[in-house]
Amino acid sequence: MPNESQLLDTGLRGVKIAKTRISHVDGEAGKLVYRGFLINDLAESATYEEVAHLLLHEKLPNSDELTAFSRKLAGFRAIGPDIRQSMEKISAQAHPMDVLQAMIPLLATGDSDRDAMTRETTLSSGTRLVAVMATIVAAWHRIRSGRTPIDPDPALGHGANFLYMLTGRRPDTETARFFDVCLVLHAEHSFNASTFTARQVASTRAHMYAAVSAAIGSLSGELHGGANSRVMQVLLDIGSVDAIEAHIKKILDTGGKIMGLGHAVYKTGDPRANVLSDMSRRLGDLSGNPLWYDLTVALEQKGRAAFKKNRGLDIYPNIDFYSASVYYYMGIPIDLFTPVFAISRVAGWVAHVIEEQFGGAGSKPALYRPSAEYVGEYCGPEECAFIPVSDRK
Ligand SMILES: CC(=O)SCCNC(=O)CCNC(=O)[C@H](O)C(C)(C)COP(=O)(O)OP(=O)(O)OC[C@H]1O[C@@H](n2cnc3c(N)ncnc32)[C@H](O)[C@@H]1OP(=O)(O)O
Ligand SMILES: O=C([O-])CC(=O)C(=O)O
Repeated sequence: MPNESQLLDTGLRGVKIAKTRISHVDGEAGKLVYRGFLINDLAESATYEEVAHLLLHEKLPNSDELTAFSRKLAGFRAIGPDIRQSMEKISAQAHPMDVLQAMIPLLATGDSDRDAMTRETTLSSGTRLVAVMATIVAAWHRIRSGRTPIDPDPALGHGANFLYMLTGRRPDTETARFFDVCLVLHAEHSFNASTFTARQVASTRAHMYAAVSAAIGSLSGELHGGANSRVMQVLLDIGSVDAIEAHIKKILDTGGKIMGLGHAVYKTGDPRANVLSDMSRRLGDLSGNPLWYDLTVALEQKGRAAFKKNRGLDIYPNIDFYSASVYYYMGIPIDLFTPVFAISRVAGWVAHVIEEQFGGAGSKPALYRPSAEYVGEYCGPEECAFIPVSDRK
């Protein structure tokens, strides 16, 4: 047990607070497994639906199970008029992460089982969220652009459906597969900040929707999922390789962060970044405009070299670094990059909420309640005397 004072200001790095059977991040080896399966194998061969089944149902599905699960997702995918009308009332300037987060409690009000809190009803609510969040993001983009939302196509898979509902065009097989691989890579990552948020909310025995909406808020920050859109903004601002050094110098001189580099756990590289780097190169070649890939590579090389010189530390690209140019090549609007992360990660959040509330990994569900060191004031050695407002100076 680490000494309490050693934990202060560590962001709980390296502190194990529960057992999990869902995934393992090996930061030294640069390895990630979802329920025992290597991420590289899943990215190579599995669909998002197979991975979501693996996370939620604890096994890769056989073909009958996959058909049944895909049908269930298709049944949950459409949004109702309540969600649509609510989004129509929101300012077009609203950030899509805020809109996505705001719609989750509305989904809760439409789920009469939300408070039943059995494993079965919790799993059902979670499956619904996995299915419908992509539709909300796509519909919001169309609504804010003054266009009509598009209903999901039951003949398309989860990733292809998102691209179709966003653009109105059914993606070609290669683009659909590229996007599906992105969803597979983002689906789960152990006790990252947003998943910890979801588990923390779930530990109070709040329902699935409360946990997932909190997790969306947590993912939005630029030190977590919000980094992907920041990386793209940096690439656009830089515009050419010549401008990179000045950009990095300015960040490091002012104590800022180079977006998309560094990781709380991976210390030798993030295996997901390698897959996305290859994808970005391929998409750059296919588009005939390799600029965004080339710029990202140059930003990586110069950022790592400058960090090593400044801090004497090695730093590597994380999942948000190359996903930026990948999504940009796919024509996804920049402020949808983090919502796209969320529509995948929801499978991991759901699996963790279920594990938190119903066990299965050998940890006893317990309310998360850490402590803080009080460094505030007293009035001298005693607590302050309460003075009514009318007498206060
Ligand atoms: C899906 C995801 O959430 S992946 C992460 C997405 N976030 C980003 O890309 C934002 C940029 N990166 C970062 O801010 C950090 O790398 C984090 C927050 C992800 C991890 O930070 P830490 O756990 O502190 O990493 P680590 O212990 O290796 O950091 C060592 C030092 O390098 C600094 N550092 C780490 N990454 C960066 C970076 N990209 N730019 C500048 N400084 C950095 C840390 O602040 C820390 O400084 P300190 O010793 O003065 O406190
Ligand atoms: O694990 C983390 O800290 C962040 C991360 O890479 C993820 O959530 O995918």
